[in-house]
Amino acid sequence: MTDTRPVIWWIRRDLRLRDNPALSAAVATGAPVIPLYIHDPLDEALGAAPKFRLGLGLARFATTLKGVGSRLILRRGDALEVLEQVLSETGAARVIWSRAYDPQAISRDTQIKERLKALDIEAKSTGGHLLFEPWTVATKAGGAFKVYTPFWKAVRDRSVAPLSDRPASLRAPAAWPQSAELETFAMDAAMHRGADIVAQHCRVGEDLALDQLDLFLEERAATYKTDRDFPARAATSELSENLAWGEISPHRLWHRGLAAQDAGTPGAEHFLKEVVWREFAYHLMFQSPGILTRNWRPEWDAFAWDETGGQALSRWQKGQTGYDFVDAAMRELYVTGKMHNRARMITASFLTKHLMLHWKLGLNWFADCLVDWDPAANALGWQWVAGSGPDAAPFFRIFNPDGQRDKFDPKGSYVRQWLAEGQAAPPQTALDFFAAAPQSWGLSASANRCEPMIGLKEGRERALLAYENRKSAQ
Ligand SMILES: Cc1cc2nc3c(=O)[nH]c(=O)nc-3n(C[C@H](O)[C@H](O)[C@H](O)COP(=O)(O)OP(=O)(O)OC[C@H]3O[C@@H](n4cnc5c(N)ncnc54)[C@H](O)[C@@H]3O)c2cc1C
Repeated sequence: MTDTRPVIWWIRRDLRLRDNPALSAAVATGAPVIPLYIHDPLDEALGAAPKFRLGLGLARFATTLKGVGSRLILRRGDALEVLEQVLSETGAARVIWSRAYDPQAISRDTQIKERLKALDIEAKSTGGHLLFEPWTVATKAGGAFKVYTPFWKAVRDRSVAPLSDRPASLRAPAAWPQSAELETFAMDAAMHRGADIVAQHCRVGEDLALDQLDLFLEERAATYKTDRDFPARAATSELSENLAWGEISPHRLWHRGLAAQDAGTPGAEHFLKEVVWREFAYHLMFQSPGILTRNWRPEWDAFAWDETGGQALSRWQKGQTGYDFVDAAMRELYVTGKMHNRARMITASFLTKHLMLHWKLGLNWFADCLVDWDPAANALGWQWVAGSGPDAAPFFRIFNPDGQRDKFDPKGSYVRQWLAEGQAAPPQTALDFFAAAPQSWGLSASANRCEPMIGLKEGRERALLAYENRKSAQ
């Protein structure tokens, strides 16, 4: 006989109905399903833009759930306490969720699983956020991968869970538990003047994510490999924000990418490889959680990075370094909550090498500003550029931001899109930066362009000297 006691589907980073193993497992019980989001201390601690974007995603997902006869129940508080309350209010017998892989979430979830089991409640966690569970990929010697290419070779031919369609409807419980109002979580509170501007650049929800994947495969995949490094070209999938909040599954990108590859689309394999960089980032974070907070290569602890930041950090954050490519990128970040991958590399290199500021300062700023913030990809990206990470770019390869501008933005389109100063009729995107920036920054579009904060040769030589000193100290 079917159990009529409801099942709680604890929603975290899986705001989707398709390809969702946690939801499928909940539906498979045959019991009424209670979709529950808990605004717990881990989500309270998110940076301004990720928290804001999560709020947009939750609002959209509440509407999506109505479309299948269900509801999104919202609660705030310690996750275990809330789960216990909702279990007792509803008489639910099971809790199912999709796994997270960062150390704080793992510790929370492990504790919750133990406690629920002790209460005789079935607690089940599923995959769904990743193509391959991090512990299932190992070197021939049984260890963790530290280099991307062997990781790619180890996974590229593995089978990936098939796609599943959205359920036609979700069985509702006889009585719904109470829900908080999303507005009471004030998830936009730290955005100040930027909220409405950033929102215009967000692509929120499963339906739009699926449309975007179609668009990418139809119009961009063929030239992805050659065009993906040019920030003014619409060449990449722009799906990172949807992947971050689980509005689309990596499985869908994988299967559709494989189909495109089989159909002879030139850029498809390269796209699959990028999707696997995300997997590699999670593999590393799971195997070495310290990658989030400290140098992955301990020899970098001896490097003379400035951890205080001060004026130099502030100028970098505000897009006031005096270098066009760096400033355009920092303003793109502030206005859209996103930044092109090439620009992420250049801004990170400028911070960690020319300015010799610690990568953690940059990582934290990105964690505050990115709507696609992902703990694993952000940490790997920063440590890769800084030279302190696994499979990292050598430190002595220092990007020249002007050279990069000439190579990857030869017509200056990207720079014009984001830098208003000096333009007779700046585009709205460039002006929006001044509308979004806090008034306390004291910036004006009609001001003169600032002078470079450090000479490129001087910054490069200082960084290389510090690098030599670090090596000789060992
Ligand atoms: C310093 C730095 C910080 C970064 N921080 C983040 C972050 O917080 N969140 C984030 O999603 N990505 C981050 N990246 C990786 C990358 O810049 C973005 O994933 C990419 O720009 C997203 O654009 P897209 O969706 O159009 O990517 P596409 O080129 O279309 O790639 C498809 C997907 O593959 C994955 N991917 C692509 N490149 C990478 C990469 N280098 N590392 C890991 N996954 C990748 C992403 O999920 C992406 O959506 C960072 C990179 C650097 C250098």
